[in-house]
Amino acid sequence: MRRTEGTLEVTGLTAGYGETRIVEGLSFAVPAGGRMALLGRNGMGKTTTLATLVGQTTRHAGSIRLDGVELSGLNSSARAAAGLGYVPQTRDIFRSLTVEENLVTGLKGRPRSALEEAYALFPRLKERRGNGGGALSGGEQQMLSVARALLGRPTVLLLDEPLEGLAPVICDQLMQALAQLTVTLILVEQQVDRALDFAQSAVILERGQVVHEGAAADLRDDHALMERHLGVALAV
Ligand SMILES: Nc1ncnc2c1ncn2[C@@H]1O[C@H](COP(=O)(O)OP(=O)(O)OP(=O)(O)O)[C@@H](O)[C@H]1O
Repeated sequence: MRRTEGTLEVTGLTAGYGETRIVEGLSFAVPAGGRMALLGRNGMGKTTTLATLVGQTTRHAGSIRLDGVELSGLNSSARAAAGLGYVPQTRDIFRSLTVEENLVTGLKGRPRSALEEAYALFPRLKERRGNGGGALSGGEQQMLSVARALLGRPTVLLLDEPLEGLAPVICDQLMQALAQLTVTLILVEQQVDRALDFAQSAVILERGQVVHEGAAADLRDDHALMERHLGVALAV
């Protein structure tokens, strides 16, 4: 079924930390239910871009529209209520709470029965429901962080390097679960091959500016472009 919610349009976005501008004039769009890979070498502004979308940086200019609604004047919680979900690089979980207690904090007023959605997506979390967040493996923490964000029923989910530090087999499991989702997704990822296999479109940032936007498959085939902006060339 084609989704009708979750169209994100970013235009001329300039933001940073206080007076320091890190991203400059960013423009890109993701259709409802689409998946975009946001790529770039270290320090190019990917995390800052996601943090700006959710209202955690200083915005100097530009517009962020979700289904035609302007978000840039709203605070972070209002943006979350409008449909933006965020899984930061730090994995946003409470280490002293159990898995289930962590999930409950993501319910945002929904009935407890909604927890079954999280357990259906990640059966491993059901097995570990009584364990403390701090006792989980890196992969389980990432699953918990994603599941908690999804319980808020976002229409757009922003994921910052979800595969970082995870074993290849766990990366496979996580990507398979993410591929089942119908929400709009923006994926920041250093594993360029996995990101381009997963996404339909790709944006490359260099020093806080968009230097390439196009179909993920086209970028995958353009070895010179990949080499120039990402320093990698993927196997054919
Ligand atoms: N809180 C902050 N205050 C000031 N500058 C910051 C802050 N966070 C990041 N920066 C700077 O912003 C620039 C972009 O960083 P950012 O984390 O957005 O890049 P990135 O592309 O996500 O990199 P990485 O792949 O290493 O996570 C860097 O020069 C960084 O030092």
